[in-house]
Amino acid sequence: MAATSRGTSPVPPDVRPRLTVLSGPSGVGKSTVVAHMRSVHPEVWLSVSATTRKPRPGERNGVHYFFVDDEEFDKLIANGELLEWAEFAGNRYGTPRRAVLDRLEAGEPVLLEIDLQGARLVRQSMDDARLVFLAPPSWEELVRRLTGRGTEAPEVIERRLDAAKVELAAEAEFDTTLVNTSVEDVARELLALMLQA
Ligand SMILES: Nc1nc2c(ncn2[C@@H]2O[C@H](COP(=O)(O)OP(=O)(O)O)[C@@H](O)[C@H]2O)c(=O)[nH]1
Ligand SMILES: Nc1ncnc2c1ncn2[C@@H]1O[C@H](COP(=O)(O)OP(=O)(O)O)[C@@H](O)[C@H]1O
Repeated sequence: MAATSRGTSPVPPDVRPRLTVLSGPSGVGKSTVVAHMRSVHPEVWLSVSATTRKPRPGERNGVHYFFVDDEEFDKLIANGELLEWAEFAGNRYGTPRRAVLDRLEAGEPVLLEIDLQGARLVRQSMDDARLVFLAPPSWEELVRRLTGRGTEAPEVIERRLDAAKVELAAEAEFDTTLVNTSVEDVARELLALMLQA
């Protein structure tokens, strides 16, 4: 088969990687959808990001995130260990590069759950990444979910809702939108997209 150009992608041209990016406003249900998909299909690989955010109750280091301090995050950037990173609502988040590239080189589907800025960066460097936007059924429902989760202080919720307005306005930049009405339905649709050639 003829090799195709992948622009600046670090992936060798003879590999057909399938990278799916899931983005959407805070509180829309990204983590819930991904957790459900993985409970049904534990073989699906999800990148674990590094973050300077403090763990929420129940979050485990190396499972939900690699929780690092500012100095460690600076080092990850300086050493080129992040595929992309962004600041979101006062904390930094980044995707460890090596693990993602290893999976892609092995031809396995890879899922990143990252913010809009990260999705844009991935689009620039990996031209066949599939960008999926998770949308709330309504603005009121988004506010209800984010507030109802009960994990953020009111001022943090305000910051996240401000960011949500920007994220919702960028929906058209994505390849596909899934509306998170039913977690089970969305998880099924997301997996189907990930497995599409
Ligand atoms: N760019 C980027 N964004 C990330 C990464 N990991 C998580 N995020 C995003 O950072 C935002 C905040 O994440 P988090 O604090 O866990 O809150 P939650 O997603 O609302 O539960 C969300 O939009 C995540 O998708 C990453 O590695 N890179
Ligand atoms: N389809 C849904 N219907 C009702 N509530 C939902 C749905 N999906 C997620 N939630 C709830 O919304 C809140 C935010 O979900 P979460 O997965 O933490 O969002 P995100 O990861 O996008 O910030 C949680 O309390 C979760 O239980």
